[in-house]
Amino acid sequence: MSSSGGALLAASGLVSGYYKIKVLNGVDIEVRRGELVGIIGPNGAGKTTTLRTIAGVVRPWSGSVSLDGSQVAGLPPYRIAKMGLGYVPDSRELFPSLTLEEHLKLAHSRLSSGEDYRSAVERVLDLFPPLRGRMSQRVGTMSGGEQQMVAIARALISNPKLLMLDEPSTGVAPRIVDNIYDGLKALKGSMGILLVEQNVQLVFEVADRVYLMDRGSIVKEGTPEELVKDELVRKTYLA
Ligand SMILES: Nc1ncnc2c1ncn2[C@@H]1O[C@H](COP(=O)(O)OP(=O)(O)OP(=O)(O)O)[C@@H](O)[C@H]1O
Repeated sequence: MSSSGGALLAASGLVSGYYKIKVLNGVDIEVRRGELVGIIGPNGAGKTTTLRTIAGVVRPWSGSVSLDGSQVAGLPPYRIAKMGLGYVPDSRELFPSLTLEEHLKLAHSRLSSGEDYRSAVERVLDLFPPLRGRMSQRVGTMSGGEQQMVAIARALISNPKLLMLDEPSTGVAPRIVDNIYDGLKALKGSMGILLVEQNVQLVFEVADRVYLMDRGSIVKEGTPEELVKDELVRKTYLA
């Protein structure tokens, strides 16, 4: 099912945590079609937990998550991925002994909704040129930045409606961070993107809208231009 005017992603009143410890205290997040939205906030604010809860890796205790008009809260991660969510977790979850090609083939065969494999591969390699010619390389022998590109390429091979990325610049050499962000800029507009990132400058450069999270809640929301002027954001991040 697809909704016409509504948001691509609408998470509302999300509460979740680990065991009995509550981490998210009712998080509301929206991503519109074609919009790139960032989430920033201090360590432990709940940014990763927010993405995990939307992806179904952490089960929501309450609240709702709508993806392209369908309720997905409470569904297992595989089902949510099938419905159009591409998720690149902070741990990347790659298989070191498998090649780039094997990663892409596996994800395409499980999740693709019909696009021919060869054209899907061309589409992702166009975004990340450094991966060209690396199809038969085992991913465990690649650098951290190349592995990050593989993780993103794998999430994109099924042409998701929404791409969620958790700190794609962490542990990545600056030159490769540029490659990754060039890829995201090229993708912008063609799908919804929800980006958690420690590097606030990077987020402000690329995002249409940014949420600031603290202690399990969204405490501010605005365009980068608005947030750059915000006293709290300036003090915390842009000093
Ligand atoms: N697997 C887990 N089991 C128990 N507690 C966890 C787990 N993962 C995270 N937490 C706790 O949940 C809280 C929020 O963590 P989360 O990783 O979502 O924050 P974050 O904003 O992404 O921070 P960071 O930037 O440090 O990754 C923290 O107090 C953390 O200790």
